[in-house]
Amino acid sequence: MGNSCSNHLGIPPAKGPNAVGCTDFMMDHTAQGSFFRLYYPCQTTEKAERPDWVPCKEYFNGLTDFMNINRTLGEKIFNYLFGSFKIPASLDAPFKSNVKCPVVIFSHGLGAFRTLYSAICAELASHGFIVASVEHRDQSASATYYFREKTESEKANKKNVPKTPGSAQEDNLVREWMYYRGLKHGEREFPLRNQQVKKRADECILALDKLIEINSGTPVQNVLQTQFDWTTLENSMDLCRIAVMGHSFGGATVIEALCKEVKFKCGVALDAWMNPLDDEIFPRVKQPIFFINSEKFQWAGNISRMKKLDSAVIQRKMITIRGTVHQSFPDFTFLTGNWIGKLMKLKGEIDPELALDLSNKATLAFLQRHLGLEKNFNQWDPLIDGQDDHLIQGTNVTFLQSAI
Ligand SMILES: CCN(CC)CCN(C[C@]12C[C@](c3ccc(C(F)(F)F)cc3)(C1)C2)C(=O)Cn1c(SCc2ccc(F)cc2)nc(=O)c2c1C=CC2
Repeated sequence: MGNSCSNHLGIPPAKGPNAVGCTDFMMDHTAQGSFFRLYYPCQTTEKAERPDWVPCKEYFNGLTDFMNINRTLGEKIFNYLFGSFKIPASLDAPFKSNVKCPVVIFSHGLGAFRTLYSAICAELASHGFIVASVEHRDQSASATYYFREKTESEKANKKNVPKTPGSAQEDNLVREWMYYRGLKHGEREFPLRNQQVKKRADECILALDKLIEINSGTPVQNVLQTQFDWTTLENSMDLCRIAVMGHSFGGATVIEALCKEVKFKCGVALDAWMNPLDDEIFPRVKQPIFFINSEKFQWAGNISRMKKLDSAVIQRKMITIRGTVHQSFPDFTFLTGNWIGKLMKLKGEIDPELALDLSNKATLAFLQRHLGLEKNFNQWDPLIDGQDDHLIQGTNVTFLQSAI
């Protein structure tokens, strides 16, 4: 019997009618520029390769730092456990849609980075969305990179090794890595996280502005050498149908981004972590919000912050998926066997694919309702109100009378 446990693991393929393409975009060499992974409906091409789930080892280094585990040990474990996984999408496949696509900007959680939510982003793309999964440079990502010019000595001591194809533009550039910044000893959390959530929202807005520019047909620079033809995205996006979505810290980023940018017509916050937000912005958010929570992560203080966004006139919905944990939303939940996954809190009691399927369908129904899509996602409307055996309407968190 072959090593069966290794081949059933992997990020589940998207379920929608479109094949999914995936490519990377970095607007300029600086840490202030926009950096995101794009998922989009593509032409079916069997020859296309699948992108690596974790693009380079520095991301695993960052993850070990974030998890406070020894780097050499951690890097080996992560490489061994997760080094070979591919994303269920075709790298740089030609864009294909004969209709304008609605747009979603996705914001990752603390210690994550742009590639770790591919099951969610690819699923949306398979249903006709263009999804930009932002990589934040606020030092909340486990790792991210940008570029700097080579110094004279670096240029000099570079033996004239043959150039690798397509790296021409990066030739006199060196990757500069930015790793996760933990709290310093005695540092108060709120000021840092509040500053970060504001930068994260600005990065979501900048990513949207770049997509709008690309959609207009203006030639846009991509400093990454990819085989994707960005001009094919001219006039591909429905700029009246734009949403913002995110997990945990990325859920807080959803609220901040909605407050700052009215182009975002609604938001979907997956297991939002509300700490980084100023309460005073809540009355200023005017768009519909959908809170999709795990059963284990939430607590009274966090839920009561979400409830401050309740409104009689703006649709605010909340559901909780039974048997889920915080990590039921990122891709890791699919990438280990059951007992390791439960041990490392990457899996809850519920089957991970069922959990994410419920989350994705409820998301699609909410997006159809508030972006005015003419699809059949309204078939999943009951999920928005928690009408399913595996869902709870609202929250499972109990409120002690005094805590209210
Ligand atoms: C001890 C470290 N300590 C750091 C402050 C707490 C670490 N932690 C719990 C973790 C992330 C965990 C994780 C990842 C990945 C494996 C792996 F083995 F599968 F790789 C295992 C175990 C470790 C579960 C969280 O921070 C939870 N969390 C997250 S987790 C987002 C994430 C991060 C890395 C990923 F690879 C995938 C997803 N995003 C947030 O926005 C917020 C929180 C908490 C509040 C706000």
